[in-house]
Amino acid sequence: MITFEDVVKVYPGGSTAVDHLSMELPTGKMTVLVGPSGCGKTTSLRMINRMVIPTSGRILIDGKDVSGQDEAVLRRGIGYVIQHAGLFPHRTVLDNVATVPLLLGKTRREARSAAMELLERVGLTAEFAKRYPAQLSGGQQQRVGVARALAADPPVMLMDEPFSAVDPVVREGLHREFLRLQQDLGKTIAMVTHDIDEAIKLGDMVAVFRQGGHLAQFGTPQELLEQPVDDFVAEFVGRDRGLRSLSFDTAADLPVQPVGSFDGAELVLDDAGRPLGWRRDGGTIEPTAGVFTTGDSLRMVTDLAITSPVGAAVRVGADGKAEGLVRHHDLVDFLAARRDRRAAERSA
Ligand SMILES: Nc1ncnc2c1ncn2[C@@H]1O[C@H](COP(=O)(O)OP(=O)(O)OP(=O)(O)O)[C@@H](O)[C@H]1O
Repeated sequence: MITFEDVVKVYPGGSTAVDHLSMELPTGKMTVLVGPSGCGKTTSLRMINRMVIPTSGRILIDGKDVSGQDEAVLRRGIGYVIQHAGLFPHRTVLDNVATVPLLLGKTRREARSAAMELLERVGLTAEFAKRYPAQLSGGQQQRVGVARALAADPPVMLMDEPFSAVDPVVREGLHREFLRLQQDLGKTIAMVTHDIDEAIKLGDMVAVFRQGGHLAQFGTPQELLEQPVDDFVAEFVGRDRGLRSLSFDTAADLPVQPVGSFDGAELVLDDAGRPLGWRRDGGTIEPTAGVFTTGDSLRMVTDLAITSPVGAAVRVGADGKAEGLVRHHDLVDFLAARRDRRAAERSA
């Protein structure tokens, strides 16, 4: 766990970059620091590995104050990834990644084989190993940056806008790969971004900062979307937060109506009971029976119900057989009841 205890940073010249910050970043989870430009995210991140020294307050990693630790030892346990990867331009990709294992006392051969393994882990094939950073795309360079940060197998990783220098499509791919990697590795990660969508997607916890280095809210993505503490956070997380919050709940508890006719249309099934589509008045089958399983998100079910020609989504089992229908007005009732239940739980 990384703990900020009433941390203040005032830079020479008088501007307060971080103002009485207290928060706990859980072990093995990813915490994303997000907020508008200049609100103290990078300063907070850099105080963890002592690249910036707090004016007052303490930062502890697993209960140990970082200020009392040898800088070199501290940083060996903390991987650091920055925008544009920050690779050594005159070293090959392989040597960029092998540098850290070499510093840690491995032989050249061991270091290179460890580096090769890491490159594979981040999705780069052997052909990239001999290239120089300039011969890679931005997304590939970022992957090398992540591999290099992982090379010392540090329990903690700091990432400063690691995905912002690449285009949205590449970023999407990097997000997916990174989430998969983190699922395996379970590092304690602090990541900075100015992109709230990225924060909501990647963060187990999200810290929203506001101007002046104040922490506006610290919570799970779902908490931010459903219970923003004030107008600033509500505005920052965006207007469609209600709909987006539905991504975090599955359809497991969503009641279904029996399969049958609905709104003058009939759900047509094949011989095995799998939905083929909707048919009106004995006409042709419209092959748009939007189907979901109990593991899918409420957001997906809502979207299916809205886009269905009859306003209903079809739940199927693992075998593809139709189990029941959810009409969009059932969904509205369900969501209203869920909201009331949660409000009651909060006030209890
Ligand atoms: N070395 C420095 N000396 C003086 N002031 C600084 C220094 N570094 C940052 N600041 C100021 O501290 C405040 C917080 O900066 P910081 O880089 O932590 O913000 P940020 O939220 O990461 O911003 P961005 O999203 O633009 O990177 C800003 O007002 C910035 O101008």
